[in-house]
Formats: sequence, structure tokens, C-alpha cells
Amino acid sequence: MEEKAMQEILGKAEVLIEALPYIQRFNRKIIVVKYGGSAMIDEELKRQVIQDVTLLKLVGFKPIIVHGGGKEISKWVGKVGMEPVFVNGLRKTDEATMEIAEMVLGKVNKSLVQMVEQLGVNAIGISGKDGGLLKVEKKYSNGEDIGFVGEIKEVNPKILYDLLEKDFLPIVCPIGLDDNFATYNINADDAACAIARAMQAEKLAFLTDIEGVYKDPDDKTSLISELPIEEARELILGGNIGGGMLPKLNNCIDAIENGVSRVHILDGRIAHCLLLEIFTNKGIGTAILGEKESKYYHE
Ligand SMILES: Nc1ncnc2c1ncn2[C@@H]1O[C@H](COP(=O)(O)OP(=O)(O)O)[C@@H](O)[C@H]1O
Ligand SMILES: CC(=O)N[C@@H](CCC(=O)OP(=O)(O)O)C(=O)O
Repeated sequence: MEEKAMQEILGKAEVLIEALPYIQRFNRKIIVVKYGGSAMIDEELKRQVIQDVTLLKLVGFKPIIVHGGGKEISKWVGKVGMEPVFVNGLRKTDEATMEIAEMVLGKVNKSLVQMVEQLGVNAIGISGKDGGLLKVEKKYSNGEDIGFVGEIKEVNPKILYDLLEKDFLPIVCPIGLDDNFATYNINADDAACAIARAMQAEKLAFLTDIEGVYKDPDDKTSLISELPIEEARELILGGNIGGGMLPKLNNCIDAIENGVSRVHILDGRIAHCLLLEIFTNKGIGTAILGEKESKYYHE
């Protein structure tokens, strides 16, 4: 064999060996992946995310996908001649919007199931309505009525444990029921965080549209690769975090404080970002660290 070809093959072996400690660490551990943003719109990125999660399943992890679909919902709201309205990052959800959101999220859910099935892994798509998974109460935004938006008050993860036990890959869309069994729209980050907490997941990864958390949102060189929660709180108080990153980072803090071991914000626009984060010792995006964790988490 030519020297160059030999080096190439050895390089591949090295990549697999580098993955070994991570495969051991996460064996049979629950990993919740929040999938949303641009990585959902671009078909090639979508295929790669699904490949990554399927691979995690096949090497012995227990991944759960919690997906959004905000951009797709807005597209369909527009198609019926309505205007999408957001209040502090949450969609104002009247009855008609709720109906569209549920239809669109259901369609997105089954398309993800289909893609996982195509790769030879059994997936089950459910919403928070199934098995009493997500119980909500009506959420207000600073006192403003924003319609059928749900605040999660209880998670019953039995259905997810049962699916994992039977070796299915669960795929969850963020819709829930209140005590009167009315349907509510839930922010997908909130749903992912609540599920990761309830199941004491080993890892919660948010795939989003940006590299990670910036110290200064206007300075693209200020990406933070490791962010202890106390510093995250300071950034929030200092007004450095805005838009959809604010609820996301609050969810990260909440997850770490409530028993999720590792929380990451990853750039869903990077091909195979999940695999790169989990299986290499470089680490990409922003890792949110608990108070006792080493600052040098990736070493
Ligand atoms: N300090 C910051 N670091 C990173 N992103 C920020 C920051 N402040 C505000 N943002 C905004 O938050 C957005 C991410 O939230 P969002 O668009 O809701 O993500 P998703 O749709 O994936 O849930 C970024 O695209 C960015 O515009
Ligand atoms: C209440 C609320 O805002 N619900 C979201 C649910 C989908 C979502 O969160 O999608 P992304 O993660 O892709 O943004 C919405 O209607 O857009």
C-alpha cells in the first residue's frame, strides 16, 4: 500500500480510538438533543443531524430528540394570510395558530421519524400529549396574554423510559395539555430542558443557528467555549445576552442546577457538530459548566 493511503487509513483508526473514552463514558446514558433553527431547514444539514443521532444510538447511547420547527410554523402561518407574532421570543398563539402549529410540528415529527427509520433504527414520534408527557399551565409574558402558550409544570417521562427500554429512538414535539386537556404550544428549548431534567440526562445539547454564546453579541471573536453558570448569570444581568439566546441560556442554567451533567450550545450549521462535540477532545460551541466543574472540561 502506498505511504499516503496508509497514513489516511491510520488517521481514520486514530479518530475511532479518540472516540473510545467517550463511547465508554456515554454508554447507555441519556442524551437529549434539542434540534431547531437553520439545521432544520437545510435538507443536507438535516440528514447529517439525523445521521449523528442515529450513530449515537447505534454505539449504545440513549438519545432523545426534542425538535422545534418555529421557522416552518411561521411559513405556514404566512401562507394562510396571517402574520407570525412573537413576544419575548414566544409565539403569540391564538386558536388558529395553535391548529397550524400542531399540524406543522406533527409533519416535522414524522419526517424525522422517517429519516431515522431509513437509517435502520426504529424511531417513535410523539408529542407532549402522549402518555401525559408534558403537562402545562397557561404562560403569560410579563403579564401579557399570549394565548395558548404553555409553561411546563409537570413531566411524566414514563413513556420515554418505556420507549428507550424497547430500544426505540424517541422524537418529541413541543406540544402539551393543561389540566382541562386543552392543547398548548411550548417553546422547544423549554421542552428539551424539562425532559432532560426529569430524566436526569447525562447531556443536553441545543443545536442552534449561531456558533455558541458570545461575550459581546456584536463581536464574533468573543465566542465563549466554557461558561460556568455563575458567569452565565453575570452575562445575563449585564445585558450581553438577547433574543432567543436568553431563554436558551436560562434553560442551560436551569438544567445544570437540576442534575443534568453536561449542557452544550452547538452550531447546528456545522456539519456533524454533534459528533465533533461528543467524540473529539476539542469541543465546539459553548459548554455550560456547573459550579464544581473544571474550567478545562475538554482536556
Ligand atoms: N450573546 C449572545 N450570544 C449568542 N447569540 C446571541 C447573543 N445575544 C443574542 N443572541 C441571539 O440569539 C439567537 C439564538 O436564539 P434562537 O434564534 O432563538 O435559536 P433557535 O431558533 O435555535 O432556538 C442568535 O441567533 C443570536 O442572534
Ligand atoms: C411558544 C413557542 O414559541 N413555541 C414554538 C415552538 C417551536 C420552536 O420552539 O421551534 P424552534 O426551536 O425551531 O424555534 C413556536 O411556535 O415557534
